[in-house]
Amino acid sequence: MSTSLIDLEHISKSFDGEIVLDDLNLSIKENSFVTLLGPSGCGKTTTLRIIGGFVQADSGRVIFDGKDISNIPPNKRNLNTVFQKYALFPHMSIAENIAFGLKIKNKPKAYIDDKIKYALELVNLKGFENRNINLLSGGQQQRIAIARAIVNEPKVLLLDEPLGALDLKLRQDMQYELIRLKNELGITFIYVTHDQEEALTMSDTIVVMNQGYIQQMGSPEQIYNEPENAFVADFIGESNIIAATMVQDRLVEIFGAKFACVDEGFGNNKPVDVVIRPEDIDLVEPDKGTLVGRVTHLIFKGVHYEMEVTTPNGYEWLVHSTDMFPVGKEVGISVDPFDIQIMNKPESEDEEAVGVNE
Ligand SMILES: Nc1ncnc2c1ncn2[C@@H]1O[C@H](COP(=O)(O)OP(=O)(O)OP(=O)(O)O)[C@@H](O)[C@H]1O
Repeated sequence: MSTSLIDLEHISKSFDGEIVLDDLNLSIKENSFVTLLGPSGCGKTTTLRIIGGFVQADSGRVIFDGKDISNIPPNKRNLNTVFQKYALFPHMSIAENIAFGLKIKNKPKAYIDDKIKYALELVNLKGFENRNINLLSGGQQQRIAIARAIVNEPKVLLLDEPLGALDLKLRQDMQYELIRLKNELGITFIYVTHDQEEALTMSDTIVVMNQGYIQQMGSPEQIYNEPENAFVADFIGESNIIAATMVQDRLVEIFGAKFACVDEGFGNNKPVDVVIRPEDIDLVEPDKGTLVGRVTHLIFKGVHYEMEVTTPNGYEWLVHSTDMFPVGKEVGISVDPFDIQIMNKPESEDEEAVGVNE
């Protein structure tokens, strides 16, 4: 059974009077791939640095393996960090770069040589020991940075946007490599990114952050299919996010039309926000739809058509479909009850991080 390996308890941090993290609580299970995801400036890197020991929290505790490590320096924490800028030593060979940490620890030469070989094989750079760092591609340099971290046998690898500097194709290749590495090594990965797709692809658990708060934590499927608020729904993918009224259990009114849904327990005639993904809208004959609209925009996107369907109240629905409906055509909008996600309205205006169409 996986147990909690790292607990952040009531962590707060301000820089120059600006609150960056506010009473953050987070539990990370052993052997998981956890991604901190959120827009620039939301506090992801600060959270990672607090776990790594490079930044001291103003208050709260970091518990690692049941022990309070809040005041323990980074090199004594049994975790290693890989940064976006790989910071390899240009005057050293690849082997020397990887060996660096082990030499400081006075490990015997045979042990170090073995480790280098093992790490290079793991990152698919077998035989690269004596190559010149400066002649490697960006992706290869990042692999060396990862190899350098894993030879220390950390219990946790902290990765701060490690693929941020790579081009798209290489990024995608490296994503699969990292998943494989994590599975082979059996260690915990804590990964920071602002790239939603990357988070959905790689993680067991995604922690969506905004303005120093955790907005939602869950599996990629939960985050995508059951966003808890409009911010998460909007950040994690293109969505129709609409202010609506929960008429009663399993019935929601959107722009005056009643849609069957599967949610219960919101109360009767309660204002809610509704999220409907573009790929979950079925365009049908006007008399078969719950609402009627007109196609006002059409783009071919390769795997699907992207359409904008405008309803009489002026709302522009984003629709993805493999069927094409030409601009000007009147269509019915139909949504399967399981594809309508109901969310509580934010309690304060501060929490309302994205606009919701009324
Ligand atoms: N050492 C520091 N001194 C002053 N302000 C800082 C420091 N480190 C972070 N900040 C500020 O704290 C806020 C959160 O920064 P952080 O790097 O944690 O965000 P992030 O979510 O990782 O964003 P990004 O994706 O842009 O790196 C930002 O406003 C940043 O300017």
